[in-house]
Parts: sequence; C-alpha cells; structure tokens
Amino acid sequence: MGDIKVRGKKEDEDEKAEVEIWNYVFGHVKIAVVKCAIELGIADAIDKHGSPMTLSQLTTTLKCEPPRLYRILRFLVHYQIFKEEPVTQDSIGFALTPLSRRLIRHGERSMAALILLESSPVMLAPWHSLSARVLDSGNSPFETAHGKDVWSYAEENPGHSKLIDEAMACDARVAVRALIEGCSRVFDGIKSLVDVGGGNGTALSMLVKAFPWMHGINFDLPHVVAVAPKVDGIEYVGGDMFECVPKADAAFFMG
Ligand SMILES: C[S@@+](CC[C@H](N)C(=O)[O-])C[C@H]1O[C@@H](n2cnc3c(N)ncnc32)[C@H](O)[C@@H]1O
Repeated sequence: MGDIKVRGKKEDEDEKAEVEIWNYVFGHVKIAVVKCAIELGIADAIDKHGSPMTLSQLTTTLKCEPPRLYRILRFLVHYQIFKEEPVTQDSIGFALTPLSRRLIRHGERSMAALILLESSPVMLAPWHSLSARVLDSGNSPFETAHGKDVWSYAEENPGHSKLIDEAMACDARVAVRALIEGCSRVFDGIKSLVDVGGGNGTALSMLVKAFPWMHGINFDLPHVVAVAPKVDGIEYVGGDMFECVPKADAAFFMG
C-alpha cells in the first residue's frame, strides 16, 4: 500500500486562512460597488419603474455600458442586494430586495447618504492614519488627514457638511421613529425641547409632529443651522454647545 497522507488540523486552518485573506485583500470592494450602485441610481430606477427591470431597460435608463453594468449587477445579486426575477417567459429582470430599498436616495428608510458619507474620500482618508494614531497620542486620524477636526472641516466645505447632515438624518429617521413608538411617555409634560447638535432638524421635526404641544429648538453650529430647512414650530439657534445651550424644559442629544 502506498502512503496515505492524512490532512491535519493545521493544514485545514492554513487553507482556510489562504481563502480568508482574499476577503481582506478585496475588503473594500463591497462598499465601492454599493457606492457605485447609489451613484448610478440603480435602486431609484427600479423603484420608479415599479417592477423588475431588464438589463437593457436599466442600461437605457441609466445610460450605462451594458457589459459593465451587468458585472456590477452580478456582484450585487451575489450579495442579495438585488435579485433576479423573470420579466417575461424568456427574459430576466433585476428587482429590489430589503437591502436595495435602503439604497434608494430619498426613501423613508434610506441609508444611501450614510453610505456615501462613510465611503467618501474625506472620511476614508483618516483610516489610513490609524497605525500612526496607535503609535503616538497625537492628533485624531481625521486631523492628521485633513489638518483640522471634522466640524471645522465641514464648516469650510459646505458639500461635505450637507453630506454629514443628510447621513445623520438617515439614522435619525429610524431611531426617532422607534423612540416615538416605544417611549412616547418620556415627552409627557415637556413644553419645550432643545435638540443639541440637531443637525438639519430631522429628529426634532419628527418629535414636534408627534408631540405637537412641544416647542422645539434646533441647536447646532451656525453653519449647520444656516442651511437647515425651516419647519413651523421649530426655532433655529446657532452656537457652540461648549459655551452655552438655549434654555428649555428638556435637552435631547443624539449622535
Ligand atoms: C454626529 S452629528 C449628530 C446629529 C444628530 N443629532 C443626529 O443624531 O442625527 C453631531 C452634530 O453635532 C453638531 N456639533 C458638533 N460640535 C458642536 C458644537 N460645539 N456645538 C453645537 N453643535 C455641534 C454637528 O454639527 C452635528 O450636526
């Protein structure tokens, strides 16, 4: 009988590591492809269409190169961000899933802005300074990358500031809905509420709508308050919370 080689635990672990390491090598690809899907507006197009769209319909609507778009769609289908569904007897279309509904730009449960913020070059750059941050106790990675803290950077870059406000609003829409549904009694007897660092006022406008007896004060840095959409029943005050905060029956912090 010839030698039979029995594979040991170590070989199995090594082989698993060999495969797993590729997930790190291309770990950034998933977020890059999802960002690409948001920028192209794939989920928005299918949502607007109201039913699954064929590759040909999508390429026409989005003005893309068919083979390139198909590669992106195959990746997204693999990760169940979209799914394939028959459109006619001999054609397949691409349909939304719960995941891709979160990629619709202005959907109720949209997370698109949060993904666009976190995948932006501005927010990715600090991650490249992580080891430097661990090696010494100097500036934060954001300051190392951009020379200033995130709020000062936003003040000087209105486009980035808008992206932050829209990204924060994604989370606020979900968190505040849960708060209103689960903890409404917390707001009993509160006549005025100041939202400290309230961003573009998404959270406060939901709270004031749900509890209309409350007067809301949206307090944030002056450059944020200046561009926040104005809503009836809400007062907008710009300032620095480390100096003073407008008086109210209660203060609301969410970050
Ligand atoms: C992480 S965001 C949270 C936004 C919002 N509360 C939410 O959860 O959706 C922090 C907010 O605090 C604001 N902020 C940062 N520093 C501040 C300061 N010194 N005074 C007032 N607001 C500040 C930012 O402009 C930003 O809108």
